[in-house]
Amino acid sequence: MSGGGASPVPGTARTFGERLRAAVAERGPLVVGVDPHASLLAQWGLADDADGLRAFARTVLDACAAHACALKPQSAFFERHGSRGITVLEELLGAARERGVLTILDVKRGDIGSTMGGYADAYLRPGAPLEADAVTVSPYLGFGSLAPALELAAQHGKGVFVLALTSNPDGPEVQHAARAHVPAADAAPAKGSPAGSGGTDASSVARTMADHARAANLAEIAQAGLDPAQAWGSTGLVIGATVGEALRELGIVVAATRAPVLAPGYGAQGAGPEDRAAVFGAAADRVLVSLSRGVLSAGPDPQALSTRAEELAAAYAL
Ligand SMILES: O=c1ccn([C@@H]2O[C@H](COP(=O)(O)O)[C@@H](O)[C@H]2O)c(=O)[nH]1
Repeated sequence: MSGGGASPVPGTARTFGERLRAAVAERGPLVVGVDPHASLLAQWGLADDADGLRAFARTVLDACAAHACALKPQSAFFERHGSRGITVLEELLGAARERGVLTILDVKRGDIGSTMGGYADAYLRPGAPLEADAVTVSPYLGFGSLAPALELAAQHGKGVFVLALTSNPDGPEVQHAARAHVPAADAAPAKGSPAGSGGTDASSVARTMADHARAANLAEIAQAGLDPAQAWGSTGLVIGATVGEALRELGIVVAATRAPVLAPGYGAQGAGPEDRAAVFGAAADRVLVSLSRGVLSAGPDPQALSTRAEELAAAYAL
């Protein structure tokens, strides 16, 4: 399996980025979304309640763990069941952790820094009831507001995935918006501006997030003494596989960020295996292929679900 060079030894990597790189090298790029939609529970013959959630989550973990680098529970579908749903989410996160399966909790949190500290504590502190290996975060209050999450993640070998270019068609009205931008001295140049110019240029919100992720990852990689040509950072980006030419149009050089890319949009949202290289180019080896309904629609038979995950992992391998 192509992983962009020498792979870290599973179990010895310390940072989240390196733990994730090891998992991808071992089991491929598939991230299975645990999204217990009411319609899927019905399709699986399960009740739309906490017992139904529990059976659903356990079946997905058992059937898909061997074919996925991580599971991505979608918090919304657990939260809609209130405290009983959250209990099931806790159980799933704990069971995955016991089995050594990485979890990316898709909860898209973002708030002022002091409150962000609370969210970080809830999801990234070892021993927290909802401890995950990584969370999705929304930078709509500014990248700096995410600092408590990035700091706690760094302390404990956890990760964050920052929304940059989401897979939904409404995203561009915010994410493509231009802002006056003074690039960091080492940032990749915006499209049409000279490398290393360091001057003010127009940049999109999405590119600003990519620049921040790049700075965080290069600092982490240097501090950890990792090979900057191979290592993955722990500050990931969420970039939908449905974004078409947007990366090129916005001058976002994903390969330079060293960020793992959580890429939803495959399957039910229309993107396919061909979009891995077409959209992400030189960064395709760092793309995590996130599929929820595309996998889950094969259930509830565990063997059928496992086979679907295995087939998709093969179809999306580079
Ligand atoms: O830009 C984004 C960010 C997150 N998502 C989430 O991914 C899954 C997609 O589910 P599918 O069934 O594979 O379409 C879902 O949990 C979304 O909330 C996204 O789709 N796009």
